[in-house]
Amino acid sequence: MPWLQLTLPVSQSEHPRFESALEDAGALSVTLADADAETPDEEAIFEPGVGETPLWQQMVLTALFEGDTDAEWLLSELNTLDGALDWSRSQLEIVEDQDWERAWLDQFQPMRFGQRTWIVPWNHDLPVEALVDDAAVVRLDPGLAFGSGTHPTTALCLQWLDGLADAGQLHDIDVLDFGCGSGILALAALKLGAKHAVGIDNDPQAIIATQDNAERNGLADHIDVYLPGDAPTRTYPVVVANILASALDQLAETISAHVAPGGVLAMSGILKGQEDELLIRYAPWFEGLHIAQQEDWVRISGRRRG
Ligand SMILES: C[S@@+](CC[C@H](N)C(=O)[O-])C[C@H]1O[C@@H](n2cnc3c(N)ncnc32)[C@H](O)[C@@H]1O
Repeated sequence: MPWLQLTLPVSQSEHPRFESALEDAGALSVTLADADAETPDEEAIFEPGVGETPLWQQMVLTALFEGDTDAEWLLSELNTLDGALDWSRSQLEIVEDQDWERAWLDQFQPMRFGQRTWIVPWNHDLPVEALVDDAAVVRLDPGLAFGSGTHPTTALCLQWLDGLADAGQLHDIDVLDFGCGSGILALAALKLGAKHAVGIDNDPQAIIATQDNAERNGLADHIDVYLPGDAPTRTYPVVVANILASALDQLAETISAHVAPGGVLAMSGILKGQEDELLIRYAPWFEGLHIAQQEDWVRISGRRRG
């Protein structure tokens, strides 16, 4: 079934009024995107907090209406509902129906990280190179959670895990994935030889996605997933935390307390320029802090003091 789609640039202060009028006019969905997505900054990334709406300074708003909605009628109705707003910048077009949440899956291709870690979409054939015995292959469907492997922060963490495995430091140990999203890092650690993984996330969609992906990979018995308040208080020899710099700052004591003495931690979700503050923040607990960068993103790793 086709839809009538309206797109329009809006500012942060105006957006609630536009959204309210569109909903009153019968919009079936209203979504927002950063108008300046080419410029990486912390606002332009990742997911909003649970229950929050992303509020960039300038946004592009997209509203979908039933396909038989008359475009002229709609504009007149919107002007009646809130005539003080400038509706003249609206672009209206008929778009064909598609599975909006799944459409991107077509673009999602198998990817290799480090020596032998592979992330392969669940609906994709294994590439020939991943058919070797020591390939660590995660079949993935991120669902509504973050973590497909396409983001540099995920890539940096996967490369780190792959390197740990190469150095024999993942074999038969327990791993914590703080901010597990789709479960991609925890599952990769298991495929690389870890014995057991714990995922923690404050988004219920991430808990579901991680459990689904664990099933998909035959690893459901090797992983436990918790909301933050429910997670066991214990330490791990390997901890990975790909969350925003601000959250890494706030959670420094909690995350550090989860790393066993002599254990290792990798953190990402850090934009270039944010690393110095975090290096200082984590220095009381960690030594040998090391930085790696991919595009505009940074990973910090280090060893917990004994
Ligand atoms: C950037 S995603 C990373 C997902 C996946 N680990 C990866 O590397 O692709 C960050 C995840 O951290 C979760 N998160 C953010 N703040 C958190 C917090 N304070 N406690 C637990 N999880 C949090 C988000 O819900 C999200 O799933």
